[in-house]
Amino acid sequence: MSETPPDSASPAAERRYDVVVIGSGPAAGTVVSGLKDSGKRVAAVDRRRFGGTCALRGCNPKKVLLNAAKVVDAARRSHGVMVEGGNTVDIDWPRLHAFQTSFTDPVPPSRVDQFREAGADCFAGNARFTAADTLVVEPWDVPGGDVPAGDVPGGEVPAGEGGAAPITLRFEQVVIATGSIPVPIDVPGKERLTLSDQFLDVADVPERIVFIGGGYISLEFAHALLRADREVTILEATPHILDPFDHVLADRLADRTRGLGARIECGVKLTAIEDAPDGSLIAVAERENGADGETLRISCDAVVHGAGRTPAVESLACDAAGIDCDEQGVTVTDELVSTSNSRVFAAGDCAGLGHPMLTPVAEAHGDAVVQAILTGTPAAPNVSPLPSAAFTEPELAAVGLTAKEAEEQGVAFDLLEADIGTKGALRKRCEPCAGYRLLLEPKTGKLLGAHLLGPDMAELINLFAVAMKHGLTLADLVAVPLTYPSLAAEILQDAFDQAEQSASTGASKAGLS
Ligand SMILES: Cc1cc2nc3c(=O)[nH]c(=O)nc-3n(C[C@H](O)[C@H](O)[C@H](O)COP(=O)(O)OP(=O)(O)OC[C@H]3O[C@@H](n4cnc5c(N)ncnc54)[C@H](O)[C@@H]3O)c2cc1C
Ligand SMILES: NC(=O)c1ccc[n+]([C@@H]2O[C@H](COP(=O)([O-])OP(=O)(O)OC[C@H]3O[C@@H](n4cnc5c(N)ncnc54)[C@H](O)[C@@H]3O)[C@@H](O)[C@H]2O)c1
Repeated sequence: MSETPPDSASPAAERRYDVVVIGSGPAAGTVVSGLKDSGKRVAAVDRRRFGGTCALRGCNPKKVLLNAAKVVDAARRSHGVMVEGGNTVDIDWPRLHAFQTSFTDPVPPSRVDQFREAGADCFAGNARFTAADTLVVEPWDVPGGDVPAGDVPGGEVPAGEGGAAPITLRFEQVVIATGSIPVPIDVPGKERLTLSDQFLDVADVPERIVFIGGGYISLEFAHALLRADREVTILEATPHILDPFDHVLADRLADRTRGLGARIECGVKLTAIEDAPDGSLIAVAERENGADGETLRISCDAVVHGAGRTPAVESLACDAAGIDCDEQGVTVTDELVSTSNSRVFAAGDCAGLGHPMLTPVAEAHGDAVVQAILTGTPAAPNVSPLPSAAFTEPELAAVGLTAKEAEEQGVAFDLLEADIGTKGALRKRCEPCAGYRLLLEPKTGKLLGAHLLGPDMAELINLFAVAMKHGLTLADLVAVPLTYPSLAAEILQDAFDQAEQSASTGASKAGLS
């Protein structure tokens, strides 16, 4: 319904819809596409260029940078072993940035087209609730906020469709799919922080970069920058980088990252960002619980935020619609319905279920909301098993329980693990940093968790996710004649041989830990 006339009984700038979707990222996109041909009058609102974080400021542009790192790393690793000149291969950042924008630039107009083809009206501006069934779309221009000033009104949505003047939308149902924003870091000099959005936006990157946090964003960006020969420091508050992942493999990745030239400090917290006399910056951090509270002062050209994200609900004025929110996001039932306003759903990063903030989760939430709207019967989203990966080079990938989680939950498991960097498939790639850790259910041999470190493991983990989904055992997997030589065949056969051997001898497994 792209041409919804204003309701004649309403003020001129008020429109009525069956469903208003706030956002245009993966969660919103799934909802809008899912409601195509439903006969519902649908509107979508975004305060930034249409497309959302994943396509414009997250997964996809970031992966272009990491693909360059992959190429450079393979060449450098192979230098003098398989090829000559591999050590001279380098990243040309401005060229890489131009390639990256060739993916992002087409997104906003194509997302608007896609929404309109699905029958949705598109509005540019910030959505703010004014009553239980009403919101106003207003220009969004917040200097110093998460959104660069001037991002909206945007060029893609024609004038009169929001952006220029406030417009009121009345709805039967609303889907809040507003994503997340960087968590505030409240230290002196915080205004000097560079956000990941801004970092992906610059045509060239400075020489010395400090990352706050040792999670996904910092490690992935660091792995691209290290292949561009930049000086990288990572300051992580907890004892391990990439804390939700298997700690043994994450620590190996930390060592490999240090081997590439990075300085990684764990157990330290940023306390200030200062100006240096020469115009550069100084990141100041305290070592927590350390020897008499050591202070680190690191000179750099940029301090990049990689300290986590928080649901983007502040500017919605949820109170006005009686929608409960807290630091987890919109308070919802397991079926994504607001606990305090039944015409409201939340989906994606802003839904307060404590699910990981990942694109496949946002899409699964979107699917569940579509089913609820179409059938009138809300159902929980399907987010398990949920594979995830840090797209570093080598990649760290996981699905299911870590050994630590299994121990905490009292789940019994057999652990199969190995360093595979010296074995066939990885040695052929000159990649010594590789390993796996598999958790199996005792007696049945079903997979409880899989943790992989090495090149292309973000692809391979999907095989383990499918196996977990269908309750397959290691024996089921090796019963398939897999391609050879391949990572999958080698890891599965290695693990199977270990399992057989320990079953026959009762011996403990040789491992990484
Ligand atoms: C640097 C980076 C890299 C990432 N890499 C990966 C990856 O490799 N794999 C992965 O699975 N996930 C990755 N993610 C996470 C992934 O991008 C998010 O989980 C996903 O985009 C969430 O989708 P969403 O639809 O919930 O929200 P978003 O994609 O964030 O979309 C929300 C939209 O709502 C809009 N909005 C917010 N408030 C309002 C308002 N009041 N009014 C109107 N509009 C509003 C925003 O402008 C935004 O466009 C990455 C994230 C970042 C930051
Ligand atoms: N490959 C992917 O799937 C991918 C990539 C990027 C982002 N993401 C998503 O985006 C989210 C945000 O990414 P992120 O890397 O910002 O967060 P993160 O949650 O992955 O990591 C944040 C880290 O910062 C640390 N930290 C917090 N405050 C700190 C401080 N003051 N000083 C030092 N360390 C501090 C935390 O201990 C944590 O380890 C991720 O949680 C993930 O959901 C996913």
